[in-house]
Amino acid sequence: MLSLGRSAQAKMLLAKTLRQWAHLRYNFCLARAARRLSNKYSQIYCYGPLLHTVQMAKLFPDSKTFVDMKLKASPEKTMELFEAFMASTNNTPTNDQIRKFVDDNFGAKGTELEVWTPTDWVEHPAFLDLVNDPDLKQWGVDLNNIWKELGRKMKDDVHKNPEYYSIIPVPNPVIIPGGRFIEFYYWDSYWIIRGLLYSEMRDTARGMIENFMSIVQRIGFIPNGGRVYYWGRSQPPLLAGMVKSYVDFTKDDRFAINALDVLEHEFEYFINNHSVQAKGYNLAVYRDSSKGPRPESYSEDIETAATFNTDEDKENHYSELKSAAESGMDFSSRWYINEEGTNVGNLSVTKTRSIVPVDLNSILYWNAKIIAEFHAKAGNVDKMTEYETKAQKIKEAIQAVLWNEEAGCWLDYDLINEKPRDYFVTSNLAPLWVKAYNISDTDKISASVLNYIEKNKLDTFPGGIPNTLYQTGEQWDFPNVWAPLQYIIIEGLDNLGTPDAKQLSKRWGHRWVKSNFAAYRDSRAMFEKYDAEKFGGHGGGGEYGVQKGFGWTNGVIIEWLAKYGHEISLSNTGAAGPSSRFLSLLGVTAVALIGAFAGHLIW
Ligand SMILES: OC[C@H]1O[C@H](O[C@H]2O[C@H](CO)[C@@H](O)[C@H](O)[C@H]2O)[C@H](O)[C@@H](O)[C@@H]1O
Repeated sequence: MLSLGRSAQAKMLLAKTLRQWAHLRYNFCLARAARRLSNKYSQIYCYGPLLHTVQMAKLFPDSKTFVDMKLKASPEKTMELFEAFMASTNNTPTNDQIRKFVDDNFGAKGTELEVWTPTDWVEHPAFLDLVNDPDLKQWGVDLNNIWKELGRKMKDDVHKNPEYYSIIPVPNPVIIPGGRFIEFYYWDSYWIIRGLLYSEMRDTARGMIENFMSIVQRIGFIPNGGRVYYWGRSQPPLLAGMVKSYVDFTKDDRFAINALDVLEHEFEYFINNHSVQAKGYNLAVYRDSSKGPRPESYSEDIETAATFNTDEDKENHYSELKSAAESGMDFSSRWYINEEGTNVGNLSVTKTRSIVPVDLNSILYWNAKIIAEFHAKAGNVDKMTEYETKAQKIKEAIQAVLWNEEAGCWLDYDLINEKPRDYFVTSNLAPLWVKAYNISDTDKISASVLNYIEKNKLDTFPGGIPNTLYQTGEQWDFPNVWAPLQYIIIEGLDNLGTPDAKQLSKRWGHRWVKSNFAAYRDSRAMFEKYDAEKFGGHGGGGEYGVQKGFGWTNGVIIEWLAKYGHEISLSNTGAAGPSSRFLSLLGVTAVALIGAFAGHLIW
């Protein structure tokens, strides 16, 4: 190690003191901001009699509509008017009276945002030159154009009168997922930001990251999405991954170093608020910290809670549902634990808080690694070592608790029955993506994981890898396929680096691009989720209809057009044929090919 001169040491000490002081100041401001946030808006948009009365009247086909509407008067005045309204109707207003109350006191939803054409949008980003097939190239042009449809900017009034809106004010414009999701979402933004970077829209990408950093500074953590009613839950913590993506693209090390306080704060927030003990190791679970049903799906939650008799049991059920929403996989048999300790059942056996998830712990490992890497860039050797140590501890816990030798893969862990959950879910492969395993075990892990894939027949689905193999009607179950999880698995296999894993990764990557293209060619739309059983088919199920737009889907495709565009041809089947390992599945593949022909394309 280099020996430092006195002035360098003094500089480092000063930098450290400034960082510690900034941390203290943060904590103070954050607590104040969080208190303000929960007091001011909560009685209208988060819980309480007004929310209950309006949402239980089911005035709108989508429960999210009401909580996205603007107030016409201040929250205090609105509450006064509501109390007078309830008194005048003997506390039993009819639906027509409630509708009138809403019409009189709330404006249309989504009026806080205006469509925004990103100022850094370019007509011909370089990734298009990497795409050979003319139809795929034109699709790339179309996708690049869609950024302009998904750009949103907050109107000035939001900054002047934030308490009139449920939107969380942020300084910079954003790219939204689309459809009913008219505000930013936390984990969606990771894939959106990567797509923007490939589209050369660095300012927009940086602006979105800075928004998230400002939210951590104001609220203490990043909520699920850009609305105050998401205040009790986050989503998979990918801010560090976003900053790393930006820095890898731009080589702007200063940006990485300046982000360190916020990244450390977010990491510590997750560790402090989500920790559990499993087999004597510290790991994290998804865990919401608010009371009551989800405001944006209020009557839905009240209905599924009807099977519980006590207020305490109902409250616990709401927490399990909101914790599932924090995972991003709302809802799924992944979170079911029934009396027998299996995943069979329905939403009422959702036990998210008692399941140690492979993905969250892998992402936290990655956060610690990224923070260590950025400290190394800053020359903060002690801090770098501190975060390397934290990362190693998480990795050891993942290996001890979540790796399952018999299954040959990582599995979520059931804290109630103290046993691994041997059910396929895409997130079981998340450690591959962030390399949360001992690199010296690569060959062994590769053989085990490829065997696990074969055992679960994951290569037999023409439309992509389903999120689970159990069909419940919930949107994060079979047969739905989601772009972010395809990305995690396919990039994970690529990272693993063995020839078989790389070959499968490429073939699945090509297939995803072609299947998304088939859906686009047939419907001119990009979807939130797709159908594993149908090449080019979109997904469904859950509590709302399939959405179009769609931020993370477009981000993944743009990145993979850049990655595979030189070698994918829509008229050529040979680009990434199956490995010998998968030839045993030839019979099933033949069925898939017939399906593909029916969809006019061969994957
Ligand atoms: O309103 C129902 C739920 O909607 C959101 O979840 C889904 O969309 C998000 C945006 O694309 C996505 O991040 C999430 O993974 C999807 O399941 C929302 O995030 C949930 O909290 C909400 O209950």
